[in-house]
Amino acid sequence: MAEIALKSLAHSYLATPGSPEDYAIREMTHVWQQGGAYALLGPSGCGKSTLLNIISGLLEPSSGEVLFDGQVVNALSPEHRNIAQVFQFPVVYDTMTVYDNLAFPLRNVGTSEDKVHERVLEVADVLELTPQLKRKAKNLSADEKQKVSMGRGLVRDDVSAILFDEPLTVIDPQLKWKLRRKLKEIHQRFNITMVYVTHDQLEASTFADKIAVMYEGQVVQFGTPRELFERPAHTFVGYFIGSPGMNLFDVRARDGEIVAGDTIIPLGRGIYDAVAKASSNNVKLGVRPEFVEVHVAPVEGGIEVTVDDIQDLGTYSILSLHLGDIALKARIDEDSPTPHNNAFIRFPDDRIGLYVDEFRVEIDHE
Ligand SMILES: Nc1ncnc2c1ncn2[C@@H]1O[C@H](COP(=O)(O)OP(=O)(O)OP(=O)(O)O)[C@@H](O)[C@H]1O
Repeated sequence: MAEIALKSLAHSYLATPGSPEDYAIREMTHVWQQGGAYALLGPSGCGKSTLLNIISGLLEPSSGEVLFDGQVVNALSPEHRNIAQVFQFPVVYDTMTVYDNLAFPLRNVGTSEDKVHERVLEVADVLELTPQLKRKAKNLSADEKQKVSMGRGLVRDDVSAILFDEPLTVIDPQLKWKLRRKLKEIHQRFNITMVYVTHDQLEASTFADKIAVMYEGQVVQFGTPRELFERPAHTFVGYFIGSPGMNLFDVRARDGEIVAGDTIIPLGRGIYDAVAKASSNNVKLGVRPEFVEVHVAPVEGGIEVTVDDIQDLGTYSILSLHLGDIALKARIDEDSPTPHNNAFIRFPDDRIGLYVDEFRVEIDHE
């Protein structure tokens, strides 16, 4: 088991990279602590698999260092890094039984048969594979094969870390939820550093204590699911986390007021000052649909908006609103009054995020 540190790491698949866009991993320094359950979350193409393959040693980074417990491992082969990796699609030996598939990684490192037996039974039990132990892997369903594949990753308790690359892609939705809980249980039981790659926020937050959100080859935020929701450090995190994502719109300071398009947004002095002194023209306010206050009648400080659509989702509704040219979403509980053609909204100061050049800027609320 190990702490995994990435020091000034960068990677480009091009021979002579020039601009930042040429890098699949832009220079980053990041630490995965020993024993943590982490997710690496981001959209397709943001660099998740590249990063995982650099950690496991399948790929050599263009620059920077990978350290396990403080030791540089760049020169070590994947076998010598002692990392278990579970891929998107099952990696099993079809002609072997499930038992022998699970035993393989242990026998490979010369584990005694007593210990092999004990671990295989333990892992089979957790993954509910005991009834299949004697079956040949080729006779299993896709779900079962992937469970065997995961079991092969979990069977050794002496690995530095286990890396999961979208391991539940081929798994039936019903079983997905159950397996995520299982993985969490296994993590708690064995205390192994686990990094779980996914593009699915639900998958990330049910598995991980802390999530690294990746965007264009960078980790733009590393935090708990709650931190990502309440204080997104980057507009991408605001947009990507939450359903629907955060409302983000351009604002500027004009004659002592904050304006969005031509509409004055009534907010506190602290936010105005921060907008007025922003070092760029790229200034956005961010507010989650959950925190938009919706009124059916005029209220002090309320901004009139048009209501385009109401999506009734049972215990809550999502409103699609228009403030001038700006499209917004708001979430209201089932027992709140539902507006019709128009509504009056307010943004609570303490729920507003200010983003300059896409990164969050702290506001001094007075
Ligand atoms: N072998 C390769 N050669 C050249 N470019 C590559 C190679 N592998 C990945 N890339 C590029 O590097 C970037 C990051 O890809 P990567 O596969 O790491 O992203 P990802 O977040 O894992 O995406 P996905 O979820 O689709 O696998 C992408 O622009 C991709 O096209």
